[in-house]
Amino acid sequence: MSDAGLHLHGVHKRHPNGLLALQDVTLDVAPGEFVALLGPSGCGKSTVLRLAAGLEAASDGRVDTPATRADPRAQAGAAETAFVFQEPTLMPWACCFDNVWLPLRLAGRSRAQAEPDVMRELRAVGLGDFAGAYPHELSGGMRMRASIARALVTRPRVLLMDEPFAALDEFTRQKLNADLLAWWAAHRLTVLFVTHSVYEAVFLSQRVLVMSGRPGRIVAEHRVPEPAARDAAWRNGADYVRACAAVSAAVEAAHGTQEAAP
Ligand SMILES: Nc1ncnc2c1ncn2[C@@H]1O[C@H](COP(=O)(O)OP(=O)(O)OP(=O)(O)O)[C@@H](O)[C@H]1O
Repeated sequence: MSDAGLHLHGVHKRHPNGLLALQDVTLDVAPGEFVALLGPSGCGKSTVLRLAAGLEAASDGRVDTPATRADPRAQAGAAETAFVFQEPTLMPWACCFDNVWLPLRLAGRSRAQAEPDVMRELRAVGLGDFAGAYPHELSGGMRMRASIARALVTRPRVLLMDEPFAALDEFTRQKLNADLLAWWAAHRLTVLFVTHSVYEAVFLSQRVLVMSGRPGRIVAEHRVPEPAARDAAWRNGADYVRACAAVSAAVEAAHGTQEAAP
């Protein structure tokens, strides 16, 4: 099986209007690694995800990911790479089941053929009893869960997440953070997670990459000490506090600003 890692080397991205979004970005995410990408609005974080997903091409440099490679599994119809956006982007006219079925339907699987996989994923995100519910009948956190189920239903090896929990309240966000870590551990996914939050980045990831303002560059990297478990005890422990302080200092050095305390 090919490498499920993400590799960008010397990547520049200039938009057709002349705007230089990324300058000389080099990053590697190892297969199964969880990396957070942190930076101010407009620095090019989403652009990095779009390049990794093969949705856009680099102007210069090399992008080597499962989505940009001719991969035997991709050719066989399995989606290697899943993308989760800040907005759940569900079809409002379709129930939860049909929303999660969509990627399998596009791959040619009937409702009956897809049912075991769709229900497995709905149950995994805690929506087993809501298969027939429509998006307007769900809370914001439940809509995000449905969106994550849709991303995971093809059993991708790479998960690209663009501030997926930014619009949620703090309680829902913490619950989904914990669930995401459980899904990551269960599926050994390679995750690149974009966030504005130092605290979320440190809680979730093994490594935090800090980007400069536009044109975006990677200006700092912080390896997070591996806790026994990423739980409430970790969130309140000295290692977590120290790691947040170190990453905040890197952000401040890069941008001259510091995030407010959680
Ligand atoms: N198609 C495009 N044409 C021109 N400029 C673009 C295009 N897409 C993005 N940009 C610009 O490129 C820069 C990087 O955009 P990007 O969306 O990657 O930033 P971001 O760090 O994800 O921002 P945010 O945190 O606000 O979502 C921004 O200045 C944006 O305005």
